[in-house]
Amino acid sequence: MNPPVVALTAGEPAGVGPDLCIALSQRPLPCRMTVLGDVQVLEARARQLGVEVEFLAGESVPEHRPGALHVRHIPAAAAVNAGQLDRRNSAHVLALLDAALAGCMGGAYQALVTAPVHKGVINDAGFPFTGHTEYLADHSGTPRVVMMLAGGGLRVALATTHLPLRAVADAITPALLDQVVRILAAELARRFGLARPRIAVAGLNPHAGESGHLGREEIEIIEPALARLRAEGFDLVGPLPADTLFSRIRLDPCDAVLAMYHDQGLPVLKYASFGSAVNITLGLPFIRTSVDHGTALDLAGSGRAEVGSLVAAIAMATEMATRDAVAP
Ligand SMILES: NC(=O)C1=CN([C@@H]2O[C@H](COP(=O)(O)OP(=O)(O)OC[C@H]3O[C@@H](n4cnc5c(N)ncnc54)[C@H](O)[C@@H]3O)[C@@H](O)[C@H]2O)C=CC1
Ligand SMILES: NCC(=O)COP(=O)(O)O
Repeated sequence: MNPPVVALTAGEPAGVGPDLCIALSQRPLPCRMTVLGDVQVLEARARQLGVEVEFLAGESVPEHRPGALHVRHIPAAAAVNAGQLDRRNSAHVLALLDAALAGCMGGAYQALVTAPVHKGVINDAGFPFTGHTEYLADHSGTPRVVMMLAGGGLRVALATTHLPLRAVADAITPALLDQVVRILAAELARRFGLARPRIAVAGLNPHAGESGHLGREEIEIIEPALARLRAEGFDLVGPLPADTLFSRIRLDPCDAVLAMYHDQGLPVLKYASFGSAVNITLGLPFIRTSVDHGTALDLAGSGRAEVGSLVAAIAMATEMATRDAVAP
């Protein structure tokens, strides 16, 4: 069986995405890989880093070999300087995602791995954009997906993703929790071999609301939603106070944590595993993984960007695609 083809979007061209693509070109990979990006930007970054790369093009993606990089050229709009954002290149960043998404939906690619984008500059350019997660869901016609990061022995999924904190409480509804838990449990079974995963669910408020004295969302929304799901057989623990949930005694018996919002769950996971964790979008009609870090503009072109998280993201995407090929 041929190794699966993974599409890697190079992300924000002024960030570390191109550096990481160059670093990958020097390693063996478990998949065939094509980088969606501007080949001139990649050539320039390779020169800046002092790395020799043979750039390959063409419709079919060959076996990967260290020293070479297959690139699907999608031109940037403006000259790229490492570390300096230019909003004129935001349409290019989105074009990389559009091309990758079309390739995944059409079957040319068996998985998508994304290098980081800069959400702020995309918005500055006039494109509403909160994250890959939401963009890929919208553009593939998927009404609900779940962001989950895995690393350091933890799996942390989020009920809400890129929302201002002020909007989070209103977004936590019984319907949302119902959909998120179903996707999370189904994907843990399908992609991680956990037939009936035990999920620890965090409360929203300090001390999970302290019996209603510190907020009523646990009593009025989260508990009833979990009770209905438990009656169907889902193995759910909580809602638990988020501070004590992230302790070994609570985590060890569980397969995953469901946090209510981005900064409730991700700081813990990143503290445990920054640099080697993987971000997975659950519930898309194709496989998508990503790095655990952002554009690191301070490191672009310096040779100091670590490639560990991207290597882990590619390994996980390849493993998932290989499993899908055997048992779709
Ligand atoms: N998957 C994605 O597209 C993500 C994009 N971002 C975006 O990245 C931008 C910058 O975000 P920040 O919060 O500053 O996070 P960041 O991850 O870019 O930087 C935080 C710190 O980690 C370091 N760092 C990041 N990646 C590294 C690597 N590969 N090797 C060594 N050190 C590394 C940086 O130098 C910096 O000191 C934001 O616009 C944000 O939206 C953030 C997270 C994920
Ligand atoms: N902190 C993780 C993150 O923001 C990743 O977002 P996305 O671009 O993968 O949706």
